[in-house]
Parts: sequence; C-alpha cells; structure tokens
Amino acid sequence: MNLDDIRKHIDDIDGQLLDLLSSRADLVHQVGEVKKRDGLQIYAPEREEALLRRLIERNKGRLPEKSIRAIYREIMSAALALEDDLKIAYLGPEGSWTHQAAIKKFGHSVDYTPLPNFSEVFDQVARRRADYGVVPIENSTEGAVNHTLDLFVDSPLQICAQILLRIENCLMADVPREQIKSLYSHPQALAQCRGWILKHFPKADLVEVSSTTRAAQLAKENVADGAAAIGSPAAAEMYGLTVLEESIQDRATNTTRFLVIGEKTCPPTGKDRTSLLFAIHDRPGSLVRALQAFDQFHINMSKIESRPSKRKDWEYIFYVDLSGHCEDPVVKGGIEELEKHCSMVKLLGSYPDAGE
Ligand SMILES: O=C(O)C(=O)C[C@]1(C(=O)O)C=C[C@@H](O)C=C1
Repeated sequence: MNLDDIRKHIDDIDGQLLDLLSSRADLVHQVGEVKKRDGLQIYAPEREEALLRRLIERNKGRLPEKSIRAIYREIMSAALALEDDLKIAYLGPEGSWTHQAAIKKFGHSVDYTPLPNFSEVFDQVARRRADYGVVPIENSTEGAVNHTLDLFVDSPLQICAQILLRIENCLMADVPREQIKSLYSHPQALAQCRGWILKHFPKADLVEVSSTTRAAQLAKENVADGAAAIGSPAAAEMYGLTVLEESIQDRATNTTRFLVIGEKTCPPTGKDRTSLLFAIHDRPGSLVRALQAFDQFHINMSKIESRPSKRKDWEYIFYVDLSGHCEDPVVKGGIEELEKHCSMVKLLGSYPDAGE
C-alpha cells in the first residue's frame, strides 16, 4: 500500500472512532443523570481502575500499557467534564509537580484551581468549593510530606485515589552554564538533587523558594545575577528558559506519591490500600501491641510514620498504610483489634493500589 492508501484507512478508522466516542459520550451523559438523581459521586476511581485493568488485559495490539492509560485518561476526563463541572484543587502554582500529578489523574478536560498551600487545598474541598484535592504525601528519596500528614488529623476528608509520578528535575536558565551563580528551587527539589548540585555547582548559592514554578520565574527575572532554577520541564517552558540538563535528581527512579482527597472514599477494587491514623496510650508496650494487631490478622503494613500530636509534648500520632480495603473482613478485623490498644483510630480511606 502507498502512503495515500494507508492514510485513507487511517481517516476511515478515525471516523469510526469519533462515532464510537460520541456514542460513548451519550452513555456517559446517562450515567451522569443517574448519579445526580441518586446522589452518587461523579468521579468513580474504582470504575476507572477496573476499566483500565480490563482493557490492559485484553490488549493484544501494538499499543503499550502507558499509551492505553494516557488515551483512556483523556477519554474519561472528557466524560467527567460532560457529567459535571468537576473542580480539582491542587497545590499550585500552575506547572508545579502537583499540577502534573493532578492532570495525570484527571486529564485535560476538567477545571483546575491552583492554591497557595496545603491547608487551602483541604479547606476548599471541605467547604465544597472544589470537588477533589490533590496533595503530595511522600517522595521516594526525601520521605514524608509532614504538613499533609498533619492536616489529616483534624480533616473530615477521605482519600479516594493515589497518583505515582516520576519526578525528573532539570536545570534551567537563561544564562550559559558557566555563568550560573545561584540555584533557585523548592527545598524538596534541592534535596532530591543534593549530590548532583555538590558535584556540578559546589559554590552556587542555593535559594529556597515556595515552588519550582516560582524558581523558574525568579531565574528569568534575575538573569543578570547568574540565576538558574531546578524544577520541571513544564516550568522551564512556562517561563521560556532553556533546559541545560535533564533528569538531574540523585536517584533515577525518584517518585512522588500524591493523594486525591474528597468527601468519600473508594469502594473495593480487589487490589487496594488503606490509610489510617492512630494514637496510643502512654504505657509500656502500647505501640508493640497496637502493631501486633496487623500481624495477628496477617495484614501487610507498607508504611508507618510518626508525627508529634501537637496536643501534648512527646505524644505521637502514627500514620499507617495497609494492603487491602477497609471493607475486607481481614482488614476490618485488624482495625477492630487495633482499636482495643489505641486512644484514637481514624480511618483515612481505602483506594486502588495503582502502580501507574
Ligand atoms: O462509570 C461511571 O461511573 C462514569 O462516570 C463513566 C466514566 C467513564 O468515562 O468510563 C467516567 C468517569 C468516572 O470516574 C468513571 C467512569
């Protein structure tokens, strides 16, 4: 077949795809009506996950899993926008890694609201000015994002999904590499690139700013002082900076886990994760006995963090992630056992343990 013939076939297929997408949109519209009538959540992470898992299993063609996920992300984003004016609040500004995580989960068709800090994200969702919020919870190099952990203690919000995003920081500037005297970035990004900075710019002034996007802006404004920034390629593009080196983080696999917070948690999908908080009595052996609850029920605990309670000095709150859904009888049993040994247990939600 020559090029024109092949393209004719592609045009035919695109026509069929568009007709099918329109039929899908009609059905999605009906789903939206049913959900509004029955007071159900528009965003259904368990359904999205089941749909993606089924398609990836069924796929026998050339498209890799990554492409199928990306294509369907946008199809379902369009569906969400058809069903409702979905508003997603995130830790801004635009171009931040959190913004990119939010787009990875909700696609380009929904509305996004950048907010200046974590508390505002929690607050806007709790006041229903936004439907969902996206906040970072931990980074594979730098560990927990403490402020997010702390906000869960008093928040009525639940976790309904997680997002894993590979963080590849780049060096960006409007000056040649030899003229760089200062490096602007968010403290997390500077920490993720600590080794690289020491090796390549041991004498540079490190300037901590509120976000990597702000760092890019400052690098643009302070060209005369030899300013450069470390952050996302999206931030470099926003401010017209040249990417001088890509992927400069010390660990190639540097990944941040983000959470989607909303009014309700997510129903079981068969492969889930549960997050909870607990506080123990100040007695010998309390923590051991609390954790034994999980061992007794053979529950895999994939994460534990401790944070000062902020109510009494030297009193702690523990943040734990478990494999399984809180409706699974085993997880339920483990949590009931945990409650016997704790002064407080707060379930933060169960959500698909998606590895994307
Ligand atoms: O099945 C639903 O609940 C829908 O709203 C439809 C749909 C989809 O496009 O398939 C869209 C958004 C939801 O998050 C999940 C799935």
